[in-house]
Amino acid sequence: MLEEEEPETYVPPAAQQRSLLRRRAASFGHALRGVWVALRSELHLQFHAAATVLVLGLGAYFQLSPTEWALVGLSVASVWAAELFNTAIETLTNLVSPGYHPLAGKAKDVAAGAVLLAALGAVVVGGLVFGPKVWALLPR
Ligand SMILES: Nc1ncnc2c1ncn2[C@@H]1O[C@H](COP(=O)(O)OP(=O)(O)OP(=O)(O)O)[C@@H](O)[C@H]1O
Repeated sequence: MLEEEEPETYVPPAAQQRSLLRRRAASFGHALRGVWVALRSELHLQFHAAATVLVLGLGAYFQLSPTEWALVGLSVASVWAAELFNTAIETLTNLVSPGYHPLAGKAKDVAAGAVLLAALGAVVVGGLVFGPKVWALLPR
């Protein structure tokens, strides 16, 4: 015999919207906590944080154009994103494979490779954007 379906409780659209917003706010909080936890435990990220402050300060000093800011911002964000993914993959790998395993090593090496490529891209962008400006300041 078919079970009778329970009638759905009516939730006013405004209340639905509120709970949706609350869930989004909670997800945002979890994401920020992820960045903070990684920042506290990972020396690489602390280095990136210092480098980010330096780059933003240099950008303000040299009054970068909007396009230059966009390039620098994307580069900085891509290094942070790669480093956070790397940390997540390292953490998961340590969880599922605390002992030695070639696949665990491969996962970590590939994740580290992503960070390396993002960092190389950022160095190229940094050199192209800031290089000529710093060069022009050097005494001749
Ligand atoms: N469980 C494992 N099995 C096999 N090889 C591993 C394993 N763990 C680490 N390795 C190898 O050692 C390298 C360094 O791993 P490790 O976990 O120390 O990361 P790391 O790059 O030093 O990062 P961090 O400095 O953030 O800890 C890996 O890239 C991988 O080649």
